[in-house]
Amino acid sequence: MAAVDENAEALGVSRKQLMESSGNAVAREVREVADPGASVAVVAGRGNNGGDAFVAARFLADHDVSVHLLGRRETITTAISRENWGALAESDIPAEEVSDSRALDFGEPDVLVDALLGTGVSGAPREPEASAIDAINESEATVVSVDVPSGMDADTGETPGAVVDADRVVTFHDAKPGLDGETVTVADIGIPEAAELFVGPGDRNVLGRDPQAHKGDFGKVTVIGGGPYTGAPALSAQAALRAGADLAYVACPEPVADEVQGYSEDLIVEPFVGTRLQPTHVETLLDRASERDVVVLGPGLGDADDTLRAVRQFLADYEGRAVVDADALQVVPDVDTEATLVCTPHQGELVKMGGPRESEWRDRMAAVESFAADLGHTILVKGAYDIVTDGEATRANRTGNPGMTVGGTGDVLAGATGALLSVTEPVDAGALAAYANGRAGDDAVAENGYGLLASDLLTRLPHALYDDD
Ligand SMILES: NC(=O)C1=CN([C@@H]2O[C@H](COP(=O)(O)OP(=O)(O)OC[C@H]3O[C@@H](n4cnc5c(N)ncnc54)[C@H](O)[C@@H]3O)[C@@H](O)[C@H]2O)[C@@H](O)CC1
Ligand SMILES: [K+]
Repeated sequence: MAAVDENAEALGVSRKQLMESSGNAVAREVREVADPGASVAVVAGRGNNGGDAFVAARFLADHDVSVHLLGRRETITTAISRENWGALAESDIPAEEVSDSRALDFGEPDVLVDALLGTGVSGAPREPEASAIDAINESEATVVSVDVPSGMDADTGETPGAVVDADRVVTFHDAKPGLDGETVTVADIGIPEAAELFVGPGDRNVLGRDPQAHKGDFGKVTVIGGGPYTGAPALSAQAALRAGADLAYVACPEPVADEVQGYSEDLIVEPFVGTRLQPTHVETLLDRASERDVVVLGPGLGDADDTLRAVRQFLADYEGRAVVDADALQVVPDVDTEATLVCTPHQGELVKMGGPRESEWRDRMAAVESFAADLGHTILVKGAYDIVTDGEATRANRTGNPGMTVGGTGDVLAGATGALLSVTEPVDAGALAAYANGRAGDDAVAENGYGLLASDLLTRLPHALYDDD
């Protein structure tokens, strides 16, 4: 929800607007259960759940409303909620701060609005909230809970401690689990569909960095590539580093090893004999891969018969995480593997894999989703709108521009996906890599115009993935 929220903000719908809509929805619900003039007591906590209720109070001028904040105004946790508390002070609505739940006296109202705890709760309610919940439950009033009955975990529906016994719940945007017996209203609060459908800056929240981290915690990525092409594996491995991986290795044929190393001293090159990947290399590569977090298989490998045979053997015995790109993709549909794969085809490669041809992007989303479900792997289809799906969760990405049709941008994407796959789940890795790759391309074009090189994306990846703006 926090990610969707941030994406909405980036699309021009601010957090404050969402709170206004939420509060308005709560007020509408109260008007349904209580006629004008009825008494309404709002019991609010210090988070945004309480903030929603401060807004609701402003929309209930026809009712006899009082607001009871459990805590002092200085302890309200968010700026927006504090501003809405401030707005109450400018109205003639009686609003009191109560630090001790024993001092909480809301009388015998017709309606109680429960806004103590929402999706921000963790664990069983502590004091003074727990006693306040008991007090609400002892009241004869009709209880309207904001978002979830206070004390209920919004993700699981579990109630590890005291929980409000609600008559009605006004929940926002999406239904929540664990609600039955109450009358539930799912209120549309104006979050644009695009905030959920398209990858946005909020999705980056899964990429935390622990200050205590050690070298290697953010991924060791091996790119198996090169042969006919040398730039591709070097771009992928450098992209893995720029996307946050700690170590990037390139396993490539001996004759191209110097060239690959020549692109960057940051890469650890592990050559194998011969001019291209062959079945005899597979055992050693599997050994090394078992010490790494993710393998990126494909960039620059070519499609010689014995190379594709080697790819097939590798995947059949590999049990870790891998990004499969370029010529290696055609092997995936007929290989039986325990590995967790993120496949990164463009439209033509997808068709070669037996995937759908739909051209309209929404139709393609649905078709690729069911293809991924059949395949049993995550797919990231590159295009004007990238589609990322594991057969259940499906996202689209619309960063990027026509300048990115230049060679090598797919290698950068595969490497970035590899880095992110070592720290997040497959769909998130694909979605974020597509977003960052496209944004890096947009930044490059904004600075220099068209004529960008794939290598221009590399230094722009960190900003696209990790900067706040
Ligand atoms: N997109 C969104 O995320 C939206 C959220 N909205 C509202 O914002 C709410 C979430 O707000 P917040 O994240 O501020 O969180 P909450 O308002 O749910 O509660 C956070 C407060 O409770 C405290 N707390 C946490 N666990 C506790 C426990 N076990 N015992 C006692 N206190 C505890 C925290 O320290 C914090 O002060 C939602 O439920 C909803 O009502 C709405 O404004 C609409 C949009
Ligand atoms: K609540």
